[in-house]
Parts: sequence; C-alpha cells; structure tokens
Amino acid sequence: MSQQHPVYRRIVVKVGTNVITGRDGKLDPAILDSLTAQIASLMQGGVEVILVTSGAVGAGRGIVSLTGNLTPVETRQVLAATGQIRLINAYNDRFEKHGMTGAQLLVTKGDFRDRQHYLNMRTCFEALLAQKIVPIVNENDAVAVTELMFTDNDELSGLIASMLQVDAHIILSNVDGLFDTLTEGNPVIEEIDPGSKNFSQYIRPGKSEFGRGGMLTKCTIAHKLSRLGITVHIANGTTPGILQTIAHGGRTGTKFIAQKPKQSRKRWIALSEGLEKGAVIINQGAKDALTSDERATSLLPVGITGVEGSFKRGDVIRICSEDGTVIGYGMASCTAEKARATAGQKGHKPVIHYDHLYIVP
Ligand SMILES: Nc1ncnc2c1ncn2[C@@H]1O[C@H](COP(=O)(O)OP(=O)(O)O)[C@@H](O)[C@H]1O
Ligand SMILES: N[C@@H](CCC(=O)OP(=O)(O)O)C(=O)O
Repeated sequence: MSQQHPVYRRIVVKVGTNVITGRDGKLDPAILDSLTAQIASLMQGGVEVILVTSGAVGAGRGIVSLTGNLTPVETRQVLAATGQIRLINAYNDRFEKHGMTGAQLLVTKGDFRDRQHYLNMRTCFEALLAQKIVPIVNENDAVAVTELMFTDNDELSGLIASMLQVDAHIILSNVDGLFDTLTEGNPVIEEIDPGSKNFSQYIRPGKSEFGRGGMLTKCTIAHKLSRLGITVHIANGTTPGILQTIAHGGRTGTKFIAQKPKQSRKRWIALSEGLEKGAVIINQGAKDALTSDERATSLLPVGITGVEGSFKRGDVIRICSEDGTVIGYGMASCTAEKARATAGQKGHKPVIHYDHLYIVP
C-alpha cells in the first residue's frame, strides 16, 4: 500500500534509452511528458531528484544520416554530440512547462578519479539542488572513449547516487524488474537482500535493442549500492506513475534492500574499481587481519610484499593477495615510493588507514 508522504528525500532516477526511444529510434514524447511531470511533481513536493538519462546516441540516429566510412567510435561521437542537444531540449522544454529549470551535466569516468575533482562535482550538484534545479546528467560520449568510458549509464548513475548519498536509486528500463527466469511464468523478483549474491543466475545474456549494459550491470551496481546503504529499485519506466508509486512506498519492480549506510569516503572508495592508480600486494597474515570481522585494522607496511604503479597520497589503490585476487580498495596514506621503501618492515605508519579501506564482500 502506498503512503501519502514520500518515503525518500533524495533520489537518482536513471532512464534507459529504451524507455524514452520508440521503435523508430525517435524520442517518445508521451513518455517524456509523463516522466518530466512526475519528476516536477516530486520536486515540488520536496523530493530532490537527480535525473541521469541515456538516449543521446539514439536521438542522434533520428537527426543525422551518416555518410562516409566512420569508425564505431566516430559514429558514436557524432550521434551523441548531435543527439544530446535534442535530448536535453526535450527534457528542459518540458520541465519549463512545469515551472522548473533543468541543468545539463556531461561527465566522464575520469571526473570520479581524483578526490578533489570529485568533491568539486559534488559541490555543483548540491548547489543546483539547493536552487531546486533538476540536474540532468549523461555521459560525455563525444569525448569519453576507451578507458574513460563507463560500462553504461547504470554505472555512472550508481556513482552519482553514492556521491550524493541519495536515499534511493531508481533504474527505469523497458522491463518490469528482474525476472525470475528459473520459475515458470518468470515472475518479477520483488526483493533482493544485500547478503544475496545469486541474482546473476536469473540474467539472460544480451540487452534491449538500443541499450548498452544490460541487466547484469544493473544488478551488479544495485547490489553494490545496497551494501553501501542505498536502496535500489529496478522498474518499468513506461508504467504510468511509476516514480510516484516508488517514491510513496508502493510495491513495484525489484527492490534491492539497503544495509546500514557507509560513510562518504568509504562509498567513494568502494565504487572506485577501474579508477585505481596502483596496487599493493599483501601476504596471508595481512589478508587475514583485513578481512577479519573482529576488529578494524589498517594496512601496515609489514604485510605488504609488492607495490605496483605510481600513486601519491590520496589516490585510490587496489589491494591484492599474492595469487592476484582483489581483496579491496583503499586511499593511500603515502606515495608508491614510500610504500616500496617500507614494504615488509615493522614500525612504520599505515599505507592505508582503516577509515579509508573498503574490503570486497
Ligand atoms: N532476468 C532478467 N529480467 C529482466 N530483464 C532481463 C533479464 N535478463 C536479461 N534481461 C534483459 O535486460 C534488458 C534491460 O537492460 P538494458 O538493455 O541495458 O536496458 P536499458 O536500455 O533500460 O538500460 C531487458 O530488456 C531484458 O532483455
Ligand atoms: N550515454 C549514452 C547511453 C549509454 C547507456 O548506458 O545506455 P542505456 O543502457 O540505455 O542506459 C547515450 O546517451 O546514448
């Protein structure tokens, strides 16, 4: 049963390409009308909404007839750079009809790498929300190529959800949620516990016609966020009133139940996979100490057997066991040179302090 007041104070809404793009590849005006009306109404009711929307490449297809022999990367750049204008205008024109203002933020993975840059970005989002402006976010596809690329906007929106410590992350796709493909009739799985790891068994390979990541990325991000204290919903963006239903506590789609929230710096570190500047290899004793639930332990040089890469104090680094398994991530308290010089020795300060350490579950 839905409640009268919203159950969430701040949410990220991620809209997949297939939600807002029709069969002909064109933006669907009716769905855009519906989503913007819902977001405006939530914001006017006091809920802060950050909108992460895909669809630039799809919209570009409806504008440009490509000529010549472009590479796939060039094609994506041209379609995104042209389509993004149409996409942002489609949202902003509608928000304005509801008396709201939208702001465009185009980001790359590199923006989340450096802590100071990350904090600058957070300040910008906070300032927009304080002005009751709707941040409308997409990946900067025109410049984000190869290693600067997100897997998809599910990954990007997950980083934003964590950065802004939202109460809920709502992923809108063209399906009703995560289907239980092992049970006859494939019912939607209503709830997933943060302790459960076996959601991947339900996922069929592949993705919707114009989407990039697929259900596995959605569920992997959803599971990580729920362990960091953020509730995640995967639901159908074409269902009328879907955002209102979820924001008011109604049951629909798949809900990843949140654990106790982790502090801000730990959340940043936890979602830093792929952004590390280096790595430390640790011995079995250090691994046992870091993964023990009994007490909070910092990583000391005495347990380090190898240091890779070039990092400075404040950079995120990977922690691996001697067989190469990733044990966690942490923010370095010293440079790579200092870590190399003190590795294996007693009596030195931690290379990663406990407060800056995230152990992979
Ligand atoms: N168990 C499952 N439950 C629901 N959808 C699934 C499942 N396994 C695979 N999928 C596929 O995942 C797709 C959604 O992911 P994606 O194509 O990335 O969407 P979007 O463009 O909304 O981000 C669905 O259209 C569906 O084909
Ligand atoms: N940034 C791209 C979207 C990429 C993406 O993640 O798409 P989707 O899987 O539909 O969320 C675009 O605007 O076309």
